[in-house]
Amino acid sequence: MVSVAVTVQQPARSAPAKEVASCSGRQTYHDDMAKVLFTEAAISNRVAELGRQIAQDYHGKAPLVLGVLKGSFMFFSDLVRAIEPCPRGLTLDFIRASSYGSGTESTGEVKLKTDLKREKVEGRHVLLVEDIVDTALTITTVSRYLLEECGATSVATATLLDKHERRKLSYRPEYVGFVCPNEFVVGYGLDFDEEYRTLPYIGVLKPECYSHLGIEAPEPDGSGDSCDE
Ligand SMILES: O=P(O)(O)OC[C@H]1O[C@H](OP(=O)(O)OP(=O)(O)O)[C@H](O)[C@@H]1O
Ligand code: HPA
Repeated sequence: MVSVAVTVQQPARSAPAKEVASCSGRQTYHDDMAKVLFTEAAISNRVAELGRQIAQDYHGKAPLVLGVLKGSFMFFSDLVRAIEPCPRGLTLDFIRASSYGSGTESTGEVKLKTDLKREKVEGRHVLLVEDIVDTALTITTVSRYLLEECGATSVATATLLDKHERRKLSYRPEYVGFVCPNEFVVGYGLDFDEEYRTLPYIGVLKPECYSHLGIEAPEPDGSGDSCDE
């Protein structure tokens, strides 16, 4: 019998309890939706198509499929099962990248956390899996890291959503589920202040759902910074 002792370090002072049901009167995440942009069925069909295409393109290439956490977790798990027939030598790993904090605009600083060793990446064809490419700061940072620091042979990206109107850097993902309108979206892995990730569809929040953080609802269309493309 092996016994394992786990010590959980408590914070010195307990954090204030998070307000529950921040949009008054609404009890579930579904109630906070102003509209659904991409339904569960539409996502499922599109993921199946992308999986088949990726299986063909990576046949014989033993790809490393790398999920960019946290937002990609749901798309990643559906997509890798849809890569059929699965190329031999395909392996999986993850990298953590964050830049949005609790807001709806990128801070401009992409923080990477990874325990990926160079020897796992060197000489490999890497397929990055993202939930969304928006300004493209995140995907550009991760791609450069893999090519320049880890010696990947190639890096391509499969993203469920491409919000190309908001680009700050020029970037064209190889595999795109849907073009996303210029609106802040949640669900299917995507969050606002860590909430809504578990919704099985992609939607837009009611404006009042932003007020508890003291921020205004993001303006759709035309409000993004200009693009350097
Ligand atoms: O193209 P960009 O403007 O860089 O935005 C895209 C990135 O933003 C989100 O990550 P976030 O920083 O919110 O972290 P998360 O994945 O943990 O939600 C999303 O998952 C992408 O990684
Ligand atoms: O529209 C978005 N929603 C959630 N996270 C995001 N990260 C970039 N764009 C978005």
